[in-house]
Amino acid sequence: MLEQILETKRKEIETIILPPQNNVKRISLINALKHSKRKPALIAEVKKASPSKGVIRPNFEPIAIAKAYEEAGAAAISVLTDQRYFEGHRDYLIQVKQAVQVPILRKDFIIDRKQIEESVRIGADAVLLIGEALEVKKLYDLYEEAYEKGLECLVEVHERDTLERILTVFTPKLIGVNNRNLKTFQTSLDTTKEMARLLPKESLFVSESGISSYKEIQTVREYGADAILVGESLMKKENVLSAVRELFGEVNSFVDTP
Ligand SMILES: O=P(O)(O)OC[C@@H](O)[C@@H](O)c1c[nH]c2ccccc12
Repeated sequence: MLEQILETKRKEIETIILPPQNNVKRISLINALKHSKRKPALIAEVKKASPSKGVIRPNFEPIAIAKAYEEAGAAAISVLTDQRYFEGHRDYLIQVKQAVQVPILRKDFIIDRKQIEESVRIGADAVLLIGEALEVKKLYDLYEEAYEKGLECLVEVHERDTLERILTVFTPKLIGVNNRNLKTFQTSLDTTKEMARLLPKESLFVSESGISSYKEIQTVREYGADAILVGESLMKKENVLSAVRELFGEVNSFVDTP
């Protein structure tokens, strides 16, 4: 699946027309995660569909969703911009960035410098770089390019090998462990557990995907996650504001009175 997505991306890159620079104030994702009141900090994702689940949220209003996430105390918002597989759009990111004060992560398959420039122009604060999608040298190149242009990077890994290869070249400031295997789409929090002990202690650590309950939040927190990235389980709920509070164990839908 990942290979197929990357193949589509390679073709798309040539067709990208760079939009004009959107006037924005850039905010640090890393700072926002570090100073979050919620622990672990929440990166809440704006995602209409995914290759594994199809359409998750038919009634998709990115601005309203983002505002609700912000109100619910999300430290940052992740916006899917891939059109083909996730029904996202770069315009959603432009709109969301203008509607909230928290930093925005561009969630896409970045494989070329042109996409970094595009991310700068649409107003992203950070971009995702996927370890399994890039050779280490290329990944480092894009990482440097992003930082030079004022963007931070979330470096995502799923496999131990990938992480080890990256760490021989550089230490990303922000590392995401994807609990989802992009080949099989299965998620397991054991991935977070196993990768945690290999992570450099100076890197901030995000556990990504497959988190849908308060118990799971506590589990990944015990494993050492500083932040979590959650999409589907929030997107499935009509009211995302209360969905966030429920996820963090703050509201009981039913309280049994004796
Ligand atoms: O919807 P979930 O299971 O809560 O996962 C969110 C996020 O981690 C997931 O969307 C994701 C993680 N890495 C990616 C890379 C590309 C696209 C999407 C992703």
